[in-house]
Formats: sequence, C-alpha cells, structure tokens
Amino acid sequence: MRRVEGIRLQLDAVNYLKSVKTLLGITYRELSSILDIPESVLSRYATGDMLPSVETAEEMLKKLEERYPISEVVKSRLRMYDTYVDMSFVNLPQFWRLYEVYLGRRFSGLRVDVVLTAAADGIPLAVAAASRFEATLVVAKQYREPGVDNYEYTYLREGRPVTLYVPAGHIKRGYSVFIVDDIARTGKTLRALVGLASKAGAEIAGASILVAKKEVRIDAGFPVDVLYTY
Ligand SMILES: O=P(O)(O)OC[C@H]1O[C@H](OP(=O)(O)OP(=O)(O)O)[C@H](O)[C@@H]1O
Ligand SMILES: Nc1ncnc2[nH]cnc12
Repeated sequence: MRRVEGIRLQLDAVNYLKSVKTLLGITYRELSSILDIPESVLSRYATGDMLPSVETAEEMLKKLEERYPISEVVKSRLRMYDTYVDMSFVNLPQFWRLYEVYLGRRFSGLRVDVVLTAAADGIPLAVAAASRFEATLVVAKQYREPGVDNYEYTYLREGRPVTLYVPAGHIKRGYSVFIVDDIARTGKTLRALVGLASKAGAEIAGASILVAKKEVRIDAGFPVDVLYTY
C-alpha cells in the first residue's frame, strides 16, 4: 500500500466516525463499546490530536460500516411529506465526507472520467463523488449553454416537456461516466442523464442515487446503487 493510501484510510476512518456521531447523534460511550477503543482515544481522533494506525483505521471502518451503514444515515435523516421528500441533509459537509468514504470503498478501483448529475439538488453529492473519483463534474441543466454545441434530451414531466442539456465538449466518446442524484421518483431524470451520456458515446460506469421510489426500474446494463427505497 502506498503511504498516501494509508493516510487516506486513517482520515476516512476518522471522518466516518465524526460523521455518524453527528448525523446519528451517537455518544462516544456507544462508539467506544462498538469499536473497542477507549472514549478518550476516540475524542482525540475526532479533534485531530491523534490518528488511528492504518490497521486500526481499517478495523474501525469495517465495524462502523456494519453498525452504522450510510443507508441508516439516509433513512434517519430524510423527512417524508405527502409528495415531497426533504433531503436537505445532502447539503451537510458531514454527509459529503461520509458519502465520499462510502463511494470510495463501494466503487474502489472504478475508473471515472466524468460525474454527471442534473441541476440542482444533485450537485453537492456529485461534487463529493467527483472529488473522490478525481473526475470532472458535469451538470446537466434545463437550459442550453449559449455559443457551443449541446447534447439534449427531452422527456415529459407531469405532461410538460423538460429538456436537459450538456455542452457537447464536456462528455467525449469513450469517457467513463458515473451518474449521481439525490432522488429518483419517476426515474425520468436518471434516464435522461443516461440518454445524454449515450448521445455523447460515453460508457456508463455506474450510478448512485440516494433515495428511489420502489417502482423505479432502470434496466440500463450498469449497476444503479440505491441507499433507500420508499
Ligand atoms: O425521478 P424524477 O421524477 O425525474 O425526479 C428526480 C429528480 O427530481 C429532482 O430534481 P428537480 O427536477 O426537482 O430539480 P431540483 O434538483 O432543482 O429540485 C431530483 O433532484 C432529481 O433530479
Ligand atoms: N425531493 C423530492 N421529493 C419528492 N419528489 C421529488 N421529485 C423530485 N424531487 C423530489
């Protein structure tokens, strides 16, 4: 393992610890008994006065992922209303860090050139994903960028046509594209993003959608990772 990979693991373990502590409201006492590490040591990890060894970090991550999976964080932080799901936790830095660690481990070794999302609510998650994959962020918008060629994809949303655009130069033939969004209700936005990547001649390496309605089915020949269905 390269030195930098060890350091990443150490930081990932501490970030996971801090994120689940804040987002799930877990005490050091509980974390201490789950991890078998004294509370005083955990609090020094959290303040940054100390780092776990690489071996301890790997063990911590395994235990934390098993006991506090990111799906539990999503489930406990989202708020269901009649027809609306409040997903505002996707705007918390603690959640971005948790999501980065999750993606890095779930999709370890995946080559990604572009992380593609649709404006606006998917953007913070897509930034976190692009950061972890060392990829370029591309945001599909509901308007055409002027002065350049755009790929476009039109679908019907509650009877009205919606068109998503991306500048043609931003996704090239043969690129490996990873799709990110906060929620899929009808799956039409996800399908539109797949359509845009296909028009560009790119390959889709995978997709991560935090929350999806049970009815949403995407048979696109690539894995769509969903953390919570309703
Ligand atoms: O599966 P679907 O029915 O297509 O819905 C999912 C999409 O809807 C939301 O975006 P929205 O278009 O509301 O724009 P916003 O991100 O600006 O709220 C959400 O961020 C997804 O992109
Ligand atoms: N946050 C949300 N909740 C429910 N339906 C949606 N469609 C798009 N965004 C949504």
